[in-house]
Amino acid sequence: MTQLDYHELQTFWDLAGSQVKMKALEVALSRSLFDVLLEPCSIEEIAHKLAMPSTNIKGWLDLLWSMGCIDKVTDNQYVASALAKRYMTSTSSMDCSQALQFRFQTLRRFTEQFEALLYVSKNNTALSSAMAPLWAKAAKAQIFQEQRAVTVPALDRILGRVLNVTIAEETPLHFLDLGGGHGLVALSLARRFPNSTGVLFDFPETANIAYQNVMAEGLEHRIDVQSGDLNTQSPTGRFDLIWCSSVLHFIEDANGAIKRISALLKPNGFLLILHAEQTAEKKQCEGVLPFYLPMVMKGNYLPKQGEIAALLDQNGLEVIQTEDVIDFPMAPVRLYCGRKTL
Ligand SMILES: C[S@@+](CC[C@H](N)C(=O)[O-])C[C@H]1O[C@@H](n2cnc3c(N)ncnc32)[C@H](O)[C@@H]1O
Repeated sequence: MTQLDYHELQTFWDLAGSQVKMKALEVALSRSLFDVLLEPCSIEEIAHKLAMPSTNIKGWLDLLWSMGCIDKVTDNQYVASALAKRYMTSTSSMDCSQALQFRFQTLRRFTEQFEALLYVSKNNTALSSAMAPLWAKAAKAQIFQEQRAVTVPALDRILGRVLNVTIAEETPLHFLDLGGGHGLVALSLARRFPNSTGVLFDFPETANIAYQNVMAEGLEHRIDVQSGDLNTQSPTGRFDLIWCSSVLHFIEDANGAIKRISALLKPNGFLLILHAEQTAEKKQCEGVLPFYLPMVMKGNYLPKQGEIAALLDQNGLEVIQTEDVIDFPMAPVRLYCGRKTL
């Protein structure tokens, strides 16, 4: 039998179908289905545990099975897949349930505003200081989960294998985690470099949360948590390594911020900037725009290809490496590593 090619409209039919998949997963997460399915359960047991009639459960479970979230033990018995056990159960140290639900909700809210935003003639970034309390809430939930499950493993991979420059573990670094959120990146840097000290800088509300996390790990003597608005204030100190991931989107003058951050580097110090950017490549736009367009339409900053490299260069940094990082929260980012040459 000849295998027919997919119809060229299939991509767009799939888009319509993905709404149903999203809802099926969202309900599963909000009802903690994967916690229930840590052990194999029959349809009747699932219905009982979730206090639902068993009528339509099988279809829901089969859809989640087709999406890789559930395995079938028998035709009537299901268990969470290894992937769901890792990322979607409350007892897992990689749990991203809240982070995923947050992504679903925020992108849905954006789709409701999409058309209206096309008619706004000039987009003004919402005053970023007004966002501060929301960031603090995010730092406790989705930033925490994504830093733990995705960003910190990516940081380890970048420092261990991706970066062309090896920084010896015993180096007495002074590092800066700019817009550090929950604080797991700063904590991870402190552990990786046992002789290091560091600064985490964020809005006061978020810095408070990061400080509690640093205290809980007993590292307050090594990590100084500083607070302020990066639009007008800079961290205090001179640094060997600065980590700046997914922060510049929210800064009113990203160029000015890069200038101020670059000035904080010691000679030969490294600035690692990791942000989604918009390139001229169709595939790359497909990966980035669905997630970053909402911010762009509201006036936030999405660097264009090469823009960050040019800014590093203008500020006395030699761009020693650029790299696509595809294992970052939500969408691929581009890593720029600059070294201060002055
Ligand atoms: C998307 S989160 C990224 C967190 C962290 N860098 C990471 O990659 O996991 C953005 C962070 O930047 C912080 N931020 C945004 N605007 C800021 C500003 N004007 N001043 C200080 N921090 C800011 C937020 O509070 C939040 O913690």
